[in-house]
Amino acid sequence: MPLTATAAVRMEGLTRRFGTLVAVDHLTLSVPPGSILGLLGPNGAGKSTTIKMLTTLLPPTSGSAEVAGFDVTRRPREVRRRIGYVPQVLSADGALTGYENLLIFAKIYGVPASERRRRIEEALAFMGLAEAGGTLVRNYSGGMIRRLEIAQSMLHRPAVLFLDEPTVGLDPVARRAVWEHVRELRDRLGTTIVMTTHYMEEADELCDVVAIMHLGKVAAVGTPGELKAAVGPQATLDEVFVHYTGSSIETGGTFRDAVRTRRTARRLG
Ligand SMILES: Nc1ncnc2c1ncn2[C@@H]1O[C@H](COP(=O)(O)OP(=O)(O)OP(=O)(O)O)[C@@H](O)[C@H]1O
Repeated sequence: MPLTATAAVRMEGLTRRFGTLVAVDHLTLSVPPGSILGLLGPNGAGKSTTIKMLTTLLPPTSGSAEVAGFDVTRRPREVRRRIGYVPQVLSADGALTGYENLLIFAKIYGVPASERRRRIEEALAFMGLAEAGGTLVRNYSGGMIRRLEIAQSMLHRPAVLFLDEPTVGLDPVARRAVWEHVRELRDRLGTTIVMTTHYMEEADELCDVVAIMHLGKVAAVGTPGELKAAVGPQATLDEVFVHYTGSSIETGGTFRDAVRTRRTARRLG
């Protein structure tokens, strides 16, 4: 159910340590319902750790977070029931068709048997995969797999959807198709979306609000327009990033992308 009066996601001093490393350092952020928040930062900035805490996969060391109105530490089951999550590494089963992949998730999410076919067909159509439902996923492109996974994560109509680097390793055309479908999900169903990215263009084009993360902290937060205007009349989001963090986001990204893409290709055969 879409939330109206309250924030869909609220973080208050949210912190996670691994030994002496502070991976996420006192994050305080609030996401209005029906908006797309982008956590933007290079590898190691703390984006995935933040998502893991918000999706109840990892307990915070201190601070608190609420998702869809429930505290992630005290009411994790209530949170899980109301969220969808698409992890960074592609996880669809290449040996099954798109439809079969969705069927597994429909069962896991407890979609009633009488509704499964309709919900699955609707989700496939929503993500532009109506024609591909009967095809083995190992024959899908990377962009199609990503869209299938998003379809999978929305079968139970989550209030908040978490996407961890949704277009990593995709070519520009496939990336754009994912953006279009994510936007549609928000526009038509009112889903609140929290996503991580280290692509400037993605943050700029898709996100309503961008939080620039650097070494576990939020260095700046605002709409892409506000962030750019604060740095200079002609500033790009790249320049905004350098301005607030003192370094370029591109550093170190490319090799990791290649490894991830290759790992995915191997998994799907
Ligand atoms: N389970 C863990 N144990 C120890 N250190 C960890 C663990 N998970 C993450 N870290 C460290 O926490 C920091 C933040 O990692 P995180 O994965 O959240 O960054 P990120 O911004 O999502 O980058 P990436 O895109 O590489 O996932 C990194 O220094 C990482 O090495």
